[in-house]
This record gives sequence, C-alpha cells and structure tokens, in this order.
Amino acid sequence: MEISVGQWILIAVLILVPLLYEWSATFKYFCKMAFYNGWILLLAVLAIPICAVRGRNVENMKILRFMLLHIKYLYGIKIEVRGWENFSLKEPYVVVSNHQSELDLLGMMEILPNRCVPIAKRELMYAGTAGLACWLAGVIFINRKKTDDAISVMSEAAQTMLREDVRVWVFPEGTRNHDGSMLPFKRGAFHLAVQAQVPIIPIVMSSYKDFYNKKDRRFTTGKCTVRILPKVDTRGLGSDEVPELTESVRKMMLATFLELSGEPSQSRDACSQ
Ligand SMILES: CCCCCCCCCCCCCCC(=O)SCCNC(=O)CCNC(=O)[C@H](O)C(C)(C)COP(=O)(O)OP(=O)(O)OC[C@H]1O[C@@H](n2cnc3c(N)ncnc32)[C@H](O)[C@@H]1OP(=O)(O)O
Ligand SMILES: CCCCCCCC/C=C\CCCCCCCC(=O)OC[C@@H](O)COP(=O)(O)O
Repeated sequence: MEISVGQWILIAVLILVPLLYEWSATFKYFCKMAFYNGWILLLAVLAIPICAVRGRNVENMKILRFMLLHIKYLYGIKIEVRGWENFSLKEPYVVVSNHQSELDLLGMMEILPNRCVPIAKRELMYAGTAGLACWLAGVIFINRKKTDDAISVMSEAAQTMLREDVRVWVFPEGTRNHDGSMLPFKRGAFHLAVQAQVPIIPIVMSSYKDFYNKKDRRFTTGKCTVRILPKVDTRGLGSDEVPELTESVRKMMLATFLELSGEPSQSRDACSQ
C-alpha cells in the first residue's frame, strides 16, 4: 500500500503533537488555552438555540452555567468553596470578585447565584458564538473606552436590578491581573451598589500560581479556593462614601486573597508597589 504525502504529514502530526505535549510545558500551555477557548466557543453553539427560545433573558445564565460546570474536570482543577451561607440573601446584590485570568470563569460558574449576570467589556460581545450566548443570557456590556457610556449603562443596571430582581457580578479591577496580587479597584461596582442601595458580596478566588502562570506559560492541574465573604451593607450610603467603601472592601478582599494563597500579608499589594 502506498502512503501519500498528506498521510505522511498526518502521521507525523499524530506522533509529534503528543510528544511535544508531554515534553514542552509551553506547548502544553498553548494547547490547553486554545482548547479552553475553542471548547467554550463550541459549547456556545449548543447553548445559543436553547437560550434563543426564551430570547434575551437572565434565566439563560443557568443554561450557560450548567454547560460550563464540567470544564474544571477536563483540566483537573479542584475548586473548594467556603462561605456558601453568605449567599443566602433573597434580595438583589452586587458581587465583586478578583480577576486573575479567563480561568475565573470556572470559579464563577461554580458559585454563580440564580439571576446573576456579569458586567463584561463590550469586546466580549463580538467573541463569536460566546458573545452571542453572553448577550442571550443578559450579560451587561460596557464600553471601557467611553467612561460616560459605561457609567450610564451601570446606572441603568441599578434600576434593572431592583425592577427585575437581578444580581450583578463585577470584576472591580476592570482587567485581568496575572501578577498574583490585586489591582486598585475601579469604583463602578460600588457606585452601582450605592445607587441601588443593595449589599455587596465580595468573592475571593485564591491565587492560581501553583497551577497556572501566563508569563511562564505553565498550566498544570491544581486547586483553587473560592471564598464568599459576608455581605457589606450600603443602606444609607451616598456617592461621597463610595471611595471609602471601595477601599475597605478591597482591603478585606486582599487580606483574604493573601490568606487563601498562603502569602504573607502586606507583601503583595499592587497599590503599594
Ligand atoms: C456556553 C458558554 C458561553 C460563554 C459564557 C461566558 C459567560 C461569562 C462571561 C463572563 C464575562 C466576564 C468578563 C469580565 C470583564 O470583562 S472585566 C472588564 C469589564 N468590567 C469592568 O471594567 C468593571 C469595573 N470597572 C468600573 O467599574 C469602572 O469604574 C467603569 C465604570 C468601567 C469606568 O471606568 P473608567 O472609564 O476607567 O473610569 P474610572 O473608573 O476612572 O471612573 C471615572 C469616574 O466615574 C466614577 N464612576 C464610575 N462608575 C460610576 C457609576 N456607576 N456612577 C457614578 N460614577 C461612577 C468613578 O468613581 C470616577 O470618579 P472619581 O474618580 O471617583 O471621582
Ligand atoms: C471570567 C472570564 C470569562 C471568560 C469567558 C471567555 C469565554 C470566551 C471564549 C472564547 C472567546 C475568546 C475571547 C476571550 C475573551 C476573554 C474574556 C475575558 O477574560 O475577558 C477579560 C476581561 O475581563 C478583561 O479584559 P482585559 O484583561 O482587559 O483584556
């Protein structure tokens, strides 16, 4: 039997890819990240027709959550959740959490409360099938390049939360932070909570440093602890108190992050570097 050039190439790829995957941590990192994004885009293809039946609706977030929950098993990431009791509020609230990487999606889906939608950068809306799935699930998109637009979308969100009994999840660092600390917090989430006069629930995901590092191109299996902290009340607070509120919540989250990540306190504050 004669083997064609194409078949030789296929055989070489089938042999080389697994070898490279085993030998090179960098190659493994890129494969795992590519699969992560590709898999989510593919899952979104399945999610879209199911979500479309209801139209744009925050209840669709349950479908996305259900479809994404298994990914932690594919990647061998164990997620331990502490503080479930702090999620037992009936009323709307604003969740704020630290943002290390796109892998935060795993911790987020592990604990995402009912009727809770994230605030995301507008660019995500154009991320193909994932963008459409997010839109159908009621994800709130903001244009970070236009502060006034972002603020008005968030002010509208304050009204929607109360009118439609919706919870909102915000990453107050405003961008992914891969350096194992916490960036200074933007104030949008805190203005939102004060405008709606709803509590804030801080969430801390421990450092991924033992299993994931974007700079070193390292991605192995590992464990992440997600801690749900007690609610912070905003009743009676006005916009003048937002800066202090922001700082006190960040301080509490940073202390928890360092504790969960096994780091000495005070050593890793991105604000004091
Ligand atoms: C099958 C599967 C399919 C796929 C499923 C996937 C589903 C999951 C999707 C998850 C997506 C998660 C994506 C995460 C992200 O995209 S994070 C990035 C976007 N989020 C944020 O940026 C939120 C945090 N940012 C803020 O809060 C900012 O403050 C912002 C509102 C965006 C404005 O930012 P910026 O332009 O940089 O301005 P400042 O922060 O400097 O603010 C300027 C002044 O305005 C005041 N301010 C801010 N917000 C408000 C407000 N709402 N009301 C009134 N005033 C406000 C702020 O305090 C500043 O004034 P002072 O300096 O304090 O005087
Ligand atoms: C909690 C993370 C949610 C990730 C959901 C990604 C699912 C999309 C899958 C494939 C589409 C590829 C587009 C990748 C988009 C990554 C989303 C993300 O993590 O947004 C980061 C955003 O916060 C802050 O953006 P920057 O760190 O400022 O750039």
